[in-house]
Order: sequence, then structure tokens, then C-alpha cells
Amino acid sequence: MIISAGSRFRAALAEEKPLQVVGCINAYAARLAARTGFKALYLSGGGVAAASLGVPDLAISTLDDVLTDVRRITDIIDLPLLVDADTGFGGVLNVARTVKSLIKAGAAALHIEDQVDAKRCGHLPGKMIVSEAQMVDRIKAAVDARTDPRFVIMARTDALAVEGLQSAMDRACAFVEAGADIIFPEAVTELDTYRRFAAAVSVPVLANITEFGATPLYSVEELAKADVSLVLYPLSAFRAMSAAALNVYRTIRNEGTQKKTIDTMQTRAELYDFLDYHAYEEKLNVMFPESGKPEDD
Ligand SMILES: C[C@](O)(C(=O)O)[C@H](CC(=O)O)C(=O)O
Repeated sequence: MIISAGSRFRAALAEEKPLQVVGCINAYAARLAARTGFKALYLSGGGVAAASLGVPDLAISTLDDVLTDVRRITDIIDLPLLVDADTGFGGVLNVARTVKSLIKAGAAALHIEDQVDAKRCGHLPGKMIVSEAQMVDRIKAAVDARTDPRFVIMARTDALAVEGLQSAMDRACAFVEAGADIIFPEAVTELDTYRRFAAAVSVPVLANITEFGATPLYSVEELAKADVSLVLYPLSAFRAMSAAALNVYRTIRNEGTQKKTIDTMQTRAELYDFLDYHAYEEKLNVMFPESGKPEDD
């Protein structure tokens, strides 16, 4: 029996509380995260924009950009993948298309938010949100479009920073009423706020612990006490990889050799190990022993 990605996400949620959902910027990072023992992975919208396109998180990337990265990850790793669907990539009919396409691409869950289409990072000033009714329509469209009833629809609200706690909590309740499976209150600044969301809604609540934003870097223990069910680390590894890469580039450029940075690098043996290189090679040797050998004339 094939267990759908959505079912695997729900199973992970039942197994671990709070469930750590870790961002992987590409398929190789997904391999690293999977080996580390995480039970669920994340594809960040800001990450697709920054790492795959080299542009800021300002609604520049398209559904196709996201799907390309989703497929690369789900092709290689069985762990359930939560995908950042921003505002759904258009009107309600686009939201429906987004859900169907993500399910086909092997995603387990998405989050969709109540910012205006010209969205920005949830931790920056100047955000604008659509009405509660408009976001309820987005949720209804997403729920209705599910070709797998176990696919998880997560509603993110950016209202806290724009309209305050009461509005954000009212919205969360309306989104659950519309069928949202999980609530993601964005840019939370107080631990107790999570507890209040969790008490107000009948579904799990996610904490986005992204660095250099509005939310303090609460630990899993602290978040567990605040009744948080999922913790997201969208770009942690990407930020570290980027800083390390810049250091290597600078060293090579300035010193004419990378020697000083060699200890910060993953070795060739480690790389091949994470890629299961030798399993690929063995298959090649056993199944296709003649492949690659020079042909006799
Ligand atoms: C979760 C998020 O939407 C993302 O794109 O990963 C971002 C993360 C970030 O910019 O740190 C967000 O919180 O808006």
C-alpha cells in the first residue's frame, strides 16, 4: 500500500511534539537533513527566491519555480515536505491549481498566507494583508482542490504585526472553520502568544523560528511548554552554507589558495557517503558490467 505524503506528514506530527520541520534549500541539503534524523522537511519560498533565482522574497518566483525545487527534493527523499506556497500564486482558481500541482509533485503540505499578492518576508515592516473573507476563500479553494484528503493545508496569518493579536486570533479561528489543518501565526514576538493561539484553535500551531527576524530563537523545550506542535527552521542551514561559501570565495580570491578553509569543508568521502555514491556504483557494476568499457572494434 502506498502511503501518501500527506499521511506521512500527519504521522510525523503524531510522533514528535513539537515536530521539527527543517528547511532544505535543495535535494542535497534534504539528504543531509534526512540523515540527521529529521522527520519532516521544508521548502522555503524565500529560499527558492534567494538560492534558486538569486532574487529577494518579493513575490518574484512563480509556482513553476517552486515545483521544480519540490520535485528535485521529493524525487530523492521520502520524508514529507512542507512547501511555502506564499499567497497561492494568484486568485482562488490559481490556489486550486497550486494545491493540485504540489500534490502531483509529491509535497505533503503547504502553507498559504493572508498577505496581499505583492507579499514580502513576514518579518519585515510594511506588510499588507487581504481581508479575512478573502483569505477564507483562499483556504476554501485549497481544501476543495485536494486530490488527497490527507494533504495538509496550513493557514499562515501575517495579521499579528499589522492588526494585532486579537485580529490574528480571530482570523486563525475563521481559517480553521474554513478547513485549515494547522495555524501558522507569523512574526510572533512573545512565547505566550503561541499558547493563546493553541488555546483558541482546535488544530496544531506552528512556530516559525527563523533567524534575524521578529521572533526570538525559542528552544524546542520552551515551545513545547507553549503548546506549539511544529517548529520551523526555514533558512538556518542556507544562511550557514552561504556564510561558509562566502568565506571560501574570499579566501581563494585574497590568498590564492583555499588551504585555510579546508577544515570547514565537507570531504569528498563525506559527500559520496551522503549521495549513496557507492550504492549507485555497485548497481552499475552488477547490472551493467560492460557499461563504460571501451568497445572492441
Ligand atoms: C518562512 C518564510 O516565508 C520563508 O520564505 O521561508 C520567511 C522566512 C524568512 O524570511 O526568514 C518568512 O518568515 O517570511
